[in-house]
Amino acid sequence: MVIIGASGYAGAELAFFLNKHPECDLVGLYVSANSADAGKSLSTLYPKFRGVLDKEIYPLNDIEKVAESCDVVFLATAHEVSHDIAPIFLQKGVCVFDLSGAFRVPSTEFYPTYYGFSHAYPEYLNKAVYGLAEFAQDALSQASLVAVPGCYPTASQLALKPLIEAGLLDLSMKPIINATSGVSGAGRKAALNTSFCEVSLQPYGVFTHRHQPEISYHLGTEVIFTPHLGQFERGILATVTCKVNEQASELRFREVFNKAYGHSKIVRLLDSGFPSLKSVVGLPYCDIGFAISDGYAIIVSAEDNLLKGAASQAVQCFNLRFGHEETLSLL
Ligand SMILES: NC(=O)C1=CN([C@@H]2O[C@H](COP(=O)(O)OP(=O)(O)OC[C@H]3O[C@@H](n4cnc5c(N)ncnc54)[C@H](OP(=O)(O)O)[C@@H]3O)[C@@H](O)[C@H]2O)C=CC1
Ligand SMILES: CC(=O)N[C@@H](CCC(=O)OP(=O)(O)O)C(=O)O
Repeated sequence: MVIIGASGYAGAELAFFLNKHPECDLVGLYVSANSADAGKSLSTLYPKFRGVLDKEIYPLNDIEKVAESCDVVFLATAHEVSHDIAPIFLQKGVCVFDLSGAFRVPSTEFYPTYYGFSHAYPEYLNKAVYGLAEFAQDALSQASLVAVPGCYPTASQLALKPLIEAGLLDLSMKPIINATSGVSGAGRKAALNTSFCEVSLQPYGVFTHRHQPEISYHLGTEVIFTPHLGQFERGILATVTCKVNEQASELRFREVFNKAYGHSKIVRLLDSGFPSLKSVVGLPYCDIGFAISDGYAIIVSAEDNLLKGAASQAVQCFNLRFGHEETLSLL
């Protein structure tokens, strides 16, 4: 098994889980061919891994050779990079877990508009399994390419999907999702607009963020999604406002959420009140709380963007794909 993009924020978290996974043999950590980090150990970049993950990071010079050296690859790379290299691994029979958005929405038209590139692999787009783990267990068991959902889409869909499927929402009003992410959501590369002194709680991508159509497509209903960037390192808190129909009640909501997540060790429904980031940061959970009043519901979900929003969800998908206990190495 190898990780491409192992020096990045999501890749390093993945490396931590896969390195201690009893069913994994993590043989290679890779970065781009000309990366300044090639040749360093992961623990040099992330001192918290000292003595735990001292493995060297290699430059990805010969992708074909790397593809021949493994049976599973995790791509923790930018969308364009995953788009270009996933097919090379797939053609060699390697099972691909892609953390990027390159294979999440099976429509080639979506990519030029929301990702700024034309998609060259419609056959893989159609084959990819969307790895929202709690809802994809059967499909994952046969998957050769898993498109792990984005961080905002995971928090948003876990809050809404059971309620929509149970018919408890009045979708004549689009669900409205306001979500705030920590700065690690933007990745490790230095950029002025994500540097500490520049970030100040603010919405961005209003009406245009690529996660709006990703969420709408996979929920099967339109939503309004507004992301915000907050001045903290990790975590996403999504507050979802929606109109409910006559069958909705606190009891019905609880029944529906318990049916969806009662068996899950990862998605935790709160008995009362609302989740906060401090209960999920550094952990693979998504916590959910809700309230209903006067025909409307507010559902709040919280997760670590780098874990349930990326790396730990990818490992959950890997476990389900290969028949391991879903939370192996995560809890
Ligand atoms: N951060 C988050 O909260 C989330 C991220 N994601 C997705 O996960 C992916 C990774 O995100 P994140 O960890 O934040 O990104 P980072 O920018 O932190 O890391 C990107 C990694 O990819 C490497 N890389 C860049 N170009 C190449 C290349 N051509 N070949 C091989 N490796 C390359 C980088 O190293 P180097 O440049 O030195 O080569 C680095 O290791 C992205 O697609 C992102 O959208 C998904 C959900 C949440
Ligand atoms: C804070 C921040 O910048 N967040 C990222 C989303 C990170 C994520 O979910 O990744 P995907 O791009 O893989 O979907 C953004 O809004 O672009």
